Amino acid sequence: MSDAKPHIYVAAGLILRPDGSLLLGQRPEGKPWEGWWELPGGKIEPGETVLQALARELQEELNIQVTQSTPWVEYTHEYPKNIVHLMFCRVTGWEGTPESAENQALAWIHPDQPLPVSPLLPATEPPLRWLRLPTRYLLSSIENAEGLPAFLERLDAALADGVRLVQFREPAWQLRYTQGRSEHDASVSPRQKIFDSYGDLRHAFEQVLQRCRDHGAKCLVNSIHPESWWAEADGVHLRAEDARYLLRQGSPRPAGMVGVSTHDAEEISLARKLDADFAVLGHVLDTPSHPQRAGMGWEAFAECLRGAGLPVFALGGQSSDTLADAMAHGAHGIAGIRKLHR
Ligand SMILES: Nc1nc2c([nH]c(=O)n2[C@H]2C[C@H](O)[C@@H](COP(=O)(O)OP(=O)(O)OP(=O)(O)O)O2)c(=O)[nH]1
Repeated sequence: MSDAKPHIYVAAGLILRPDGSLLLGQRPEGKPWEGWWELPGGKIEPGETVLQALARELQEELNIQVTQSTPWVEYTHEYPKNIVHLMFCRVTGWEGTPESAENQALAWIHPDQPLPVSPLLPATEPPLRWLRLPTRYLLSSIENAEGLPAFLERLDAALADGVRLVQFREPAWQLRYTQGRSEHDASVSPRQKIFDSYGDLRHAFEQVLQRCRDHGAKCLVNSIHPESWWAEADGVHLRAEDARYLLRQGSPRPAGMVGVSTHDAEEISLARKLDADFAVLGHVLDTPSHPQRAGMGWEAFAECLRGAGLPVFALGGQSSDTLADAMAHGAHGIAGIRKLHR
């Protein structure tokens, strides 16, 4: 990124109606990028917080008073003449009806449908894509064949409640399976056995995948499991060490959707370099699944998200009760093995 170019800091609002529609504005005559479509917002003035700048801009541009907004993703884009740091924020409450106060055209669009307006500013495309990502991410915790019926019941309840993103993640089971097989048959390499094996673990994976398919939910496979399974599902969820390994090898980004587990800002930057769809950061709160490790807390979580450049889920001690807290601290949503549904 060039050091000679000026840096500008911008607050941009994703003004969202309850039906999921989103407001775009067209840059008026006389401004740089005149005629291009963007999210309402503008430059942050000295002494202003991001949310203050956003509220002022939306008052000036649309004549609305923001009553509910949360920071979301900080994203940097290099243009030919400058480097823009966009602080995208979700705006879910306002008073008044948005109107064109600066002679700009306005359009309510649906992020999951083809755009009815163009062209869109280059840095405004990623947030429209991120909006399609569900805000609850359920991680499996089956442990063994006996645990499958109870987990499938929990999965059914979550899917019925609208959870649309699931990760198949059974590290202890995968390890036991690999070790068990290698003990009995020394003629085949343990690695080969992982990739060829079909047993209880495979059955559990198929059951989870089928249920996700039935509900139109996406299913990602943790990178501890065979690579051939990633492609059968909707993509992979990489452990941080696997993300680091892929980058070191110069490997191409895995196909399909890509999530990355992270524990700090440096690991979030790995996810961004890999062009992942999202990262998961934890542990935020104390959690029974990691009793020996204290949670980082919401302030440290928010700090790690500075300049993240992609949506980040909060992990650790999360439930439907913490979703609002998570979003207030910049999370895209929450991830966990416990109850993410009501
Ligand atoms: N508001 C907004 N700006 C965006 C988006 N995407 C994007 O690249 N930008 C860039 C374009 C501009 O270089 C910069 C915003 O600056 P601006 O000129 O609109 O700011 P402003 O409203 O304070 O305008 P000004 O009167 O100070 O010139 O951010 C977006 O979605 N919304």
